[in-house]
Amino acid sequence: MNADLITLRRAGVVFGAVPALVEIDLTLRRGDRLALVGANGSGKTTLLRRLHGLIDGPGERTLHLCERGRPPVMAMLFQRPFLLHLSARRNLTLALWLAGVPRDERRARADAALERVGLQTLAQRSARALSGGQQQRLALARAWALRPDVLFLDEPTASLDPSAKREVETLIDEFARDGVTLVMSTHNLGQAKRLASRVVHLEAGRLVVDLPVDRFFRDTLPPAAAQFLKGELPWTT
Ligand SMILES: Nc1ncnc2c1ncn2[C@@H]1O[C@H](COP(=O)(O)OP(=O)(O)OP(=O)(O)O)[C@@H](O)[C@H]1O
Repeated sequence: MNADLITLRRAGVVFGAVPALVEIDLTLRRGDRLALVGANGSGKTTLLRRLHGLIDGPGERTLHLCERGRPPVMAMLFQRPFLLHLSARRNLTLALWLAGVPRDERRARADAALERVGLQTLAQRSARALSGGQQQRLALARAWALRPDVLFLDEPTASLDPSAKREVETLIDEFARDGVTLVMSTHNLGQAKRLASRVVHLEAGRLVVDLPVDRFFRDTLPPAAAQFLKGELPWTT
């Protein structure tokens, strides 16, 4: 099985006349826990979306085939989950229906996913009536139910209190241990340290650092990345 999942070659994104990503070369490999860091507007979300294929642009994006010649299954988690005014379980069965999962499997997969994130007792509760942390766990359950090879996370804990943040981080860590490849954007370098194996630093749409996590925090980085690290570190808990 190919260890590479997605490759970008000189990939960009342009909004109107404004380049948001410029000539990115990056290969996502199975088992990566890739954190995208950088200042506001540096292109983290845009890179997540370009890797996922939600937006296109100049350059190349290659999806490498997994076993039995299928492309990698991908799921995305946003900072604020988009949930419908339906029960928690129905939000999951609907996502599984959209993904083409046969009717007789949906209920069991939804319930297994709810249990996976500790929400089995709230299966009937309206998703919109759940707390922020529970909603994010439900969104994680929805992603997990799709059995993704790659999970994209866009600042997954940015709007959560510390205890909900810990719960969500624990689940993300467990998913990675189960074999899900992660790509997450984060402003929280502490989170990158806790969850990531590899860190990419973006600056004005360009990839300026791509290092294993221990080297990112140890090596001498290019000046802008070093400055970013210095500025962010007091706020990393
Ligand atoms: N839909 C859009 N239309 C126009 N410009 C956009 C759009 N989305 C992003 N941009 C611009 O692209 C650049 C990169 O934005 P992006 O959201 O990827 O940055 P980011 O690093 O994720 O920022 P933040 O940390 O604030 O979330 C910014 O200049 C932003 O204003």
